[in-house]
Amino acid sequence: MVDTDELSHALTAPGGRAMPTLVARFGPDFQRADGALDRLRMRELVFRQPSARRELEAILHPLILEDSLAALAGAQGPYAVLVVPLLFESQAYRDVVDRTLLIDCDEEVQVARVMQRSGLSEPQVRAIMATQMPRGDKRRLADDIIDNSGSLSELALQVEAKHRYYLSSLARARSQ
Ligand SMILES: CC(C)(COP(=O)(O)OP(=O)(O)OC[C@H]1O[C@@H](n2cnc3c(N)ncnc32)[C@H](O)[C@@H]1O)[C@@H](O)C(=O)NCCC(=O)NCCS
Ligand SMILES: Nc1ncnc2c1ncn2[C@@H]1O[C@H](COP(=O)(O)OP(=O)(O)OP(=O)(O)O)[C@@H](O)[C@H]1O
Repeated sequence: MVDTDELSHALTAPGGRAMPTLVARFGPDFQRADGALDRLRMRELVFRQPSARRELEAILHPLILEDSLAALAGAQGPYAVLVVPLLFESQAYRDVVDRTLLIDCDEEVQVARVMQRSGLSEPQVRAIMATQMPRGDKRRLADDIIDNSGSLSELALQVEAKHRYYLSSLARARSQ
């Protein structure tokens, strides 16, 4: 399992590979005393100012892609899962993955969960979601969908079913 969000955090941690470029572009106020990115300050800037978001992405996304490819090259197991929050918005992963799986839920549930996780207000969460591809478009683009509107145990059942489906698809492809 390779999670691009984790890679993004590592790039912006103390001593992270993206920090010199981010400080050069956005200034030392965006770096905390320990050397990490000031995520709160950056979040407030980029979800208010689209040009700043695009500049942040232009610095981080190529590094995230590079680190993803390196991690995938070392991945073990019958198949690898690459977790990409902006998979459908970005063209970069098109040739990297064989199939796409959307973890989906209705927007009201999504807003409530993100508010609970982050402590952000509803308008803040909706402003972030407005920068992302609409749910219906992602549903159309995805090869597979897991419905995560229900409980965590309902989610686990669907994950197991998809895992079995991927394993049997791989076994079928190998025997042909
Ligand atoms: C702006 C940053 C510093 C805010 O960090 P913070 O820890 O406060 O929030 P977090 O990362 O949990 O994101 C908050 C919410 O915004 C969403 N989000 C994050 N980056 C983006 C983006 N570029 N476009 C749209 N939505 C985004 C996340 O899915 C999440 O729901 C951080 O999100 C970031 O570095 N973003 C740019 C890198 C990126 O594109 N990451 C997402 C894919 S790996
Ligand atoms: N089925 C569920 N029941 C209850 N809470 C859930 C369920 N699925 C996810 N959550 C919670 O919702 C929040 C968002 O989930 P998660 O961080 O996995 O989503 P994500 O798609 O990675 O979000 P983002 O792209 O915003 O980082 C987390 O706090 C998680 O614990």
